[in-house]
Amino acid sequence: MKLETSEYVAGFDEALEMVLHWAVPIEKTGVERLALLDCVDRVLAEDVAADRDQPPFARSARDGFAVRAADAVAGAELVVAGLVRAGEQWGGPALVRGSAIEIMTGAPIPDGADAVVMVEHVEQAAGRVRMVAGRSLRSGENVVPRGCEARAGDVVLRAGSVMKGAEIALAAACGRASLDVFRRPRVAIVATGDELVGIDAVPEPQQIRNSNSYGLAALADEAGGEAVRFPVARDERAALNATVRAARGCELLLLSGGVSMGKYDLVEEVLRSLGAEFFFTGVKMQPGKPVVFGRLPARDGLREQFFFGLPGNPVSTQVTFCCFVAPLLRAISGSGEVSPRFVQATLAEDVEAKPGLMRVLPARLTSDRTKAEVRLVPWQGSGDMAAHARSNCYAVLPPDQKCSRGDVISLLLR
Ligand SMILES: Nc1nc2c(c(=O)[nH]1)N[C@H]1C(S)=C(S)[C@@H](COP(=O)(O)OP(=O)(O)OC[C@H]3O[C@@H](n4cnc5c(N)ncnc54)[C@H](O)[C@@H]3O)O[C@H]1N2
Ligand code: MOO
Repeated sequence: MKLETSEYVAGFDEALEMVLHWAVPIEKTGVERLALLDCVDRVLAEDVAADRDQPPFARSARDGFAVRAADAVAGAELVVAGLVRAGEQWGGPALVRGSAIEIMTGAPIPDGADAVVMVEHVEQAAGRVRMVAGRSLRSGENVVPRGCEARAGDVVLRAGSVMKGAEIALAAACGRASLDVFRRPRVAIVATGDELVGIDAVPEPQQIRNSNSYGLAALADEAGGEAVRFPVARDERAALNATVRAARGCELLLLSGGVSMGKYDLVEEVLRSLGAEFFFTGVKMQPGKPVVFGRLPARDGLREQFFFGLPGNPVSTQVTFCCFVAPLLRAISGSGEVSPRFVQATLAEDVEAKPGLMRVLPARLTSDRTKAEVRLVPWQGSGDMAAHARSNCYAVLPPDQKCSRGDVISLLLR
């Protein structure tokens, strides 16, 4: 018999708030040191400081001539005293009034110069240069001052940063060939259902391939976790109980299926029997209404463990992952940026109101430089993986509101 105690169906925003509440103070899963390029998409576990001023010297931002700005007035001719390339230090005397030093982008500014005039903005003849008519030069123009980006010792990357191209380049510029990153939290993935078979099996007509375990594994890896796929748990108390116990060593537990009203939907009951505390047992949303979020207690030497019971319908599984699991997982992985990313776009069609439920529907965002437009992907409901794969975001449509073509709506990027 299904237990009916302490059911709680949260509003969508409320559910997200509850997840974000728990997504802050989570114990980190340890640190490992990796070679720089093995850190891509990993979460930094240390602060990285500049090892010297950036830039380390006043640098020319243009190919041209280093001058004293006060000398570079219309009509004045300057004598070219020499040339300095990137990687060289000007070895001659400091620049004196009435002279210029040819300079390449990235080269140190010679002493005495305070600006660089671009090569396109001068006329050159017989070792002299002159500003072209109509051009003028300010002191400091085309000069990047020493240390203006960072001073030696300044923290330029904080622990919690996710290492993408920008962060990798900056760490490389600081001379960091290896970094401390957080270990990826292990995410136990347990699909439930008597109808499920492996993806390499030939299913009987009434059987279904277990695609959720693979979809969830991909999403868990993307959100900073390390997926651990468990064998499918049959819709039977003892089997489900044994699999959940086996998965207790992981930092997060994801179950799919078995959370709605069916006679064999046993997930909540089995979790309760293991002492689970539930934060919500449903969310007023479509798809994904039966989603469950809670925590198993620390017991028998095992740490406490957050879990989600995700609805088995494959699109519901992925939508609820994106809304609720991904933020918590990003937090457990140590990331400083955990909230889902909502953006705004213009709706390209009318959409009827739906009472009581926030809809998070597969949609397609198209954009050019000046506008971003979104339309729903026609679908056959929350089992329609083909439609889901034609989407690139979710349209988030508030309950009870008709939305019209031209309205600005929220999207969740996936
Ligand atoms: N009387 C009611 N029935 C249902 C309700 C309800 O409120 N009252 N809610 C519906 C909603 S909404 C959803 S979503 C589903 C969720 O059901 P479960 O989480 O219990 O999932 P199952 O019944 O086990 O499966 C649903 C569907 O998904 C397929 N599935 C399940 N697991 C996988 C997997 N690993 N890979 C691929 N496909 C999977 C399964 O075969 C079913 O077709 O309940 C509604 N019913
Ligand atoms: O809401 Mo269920 O999540 O549609 O099929």
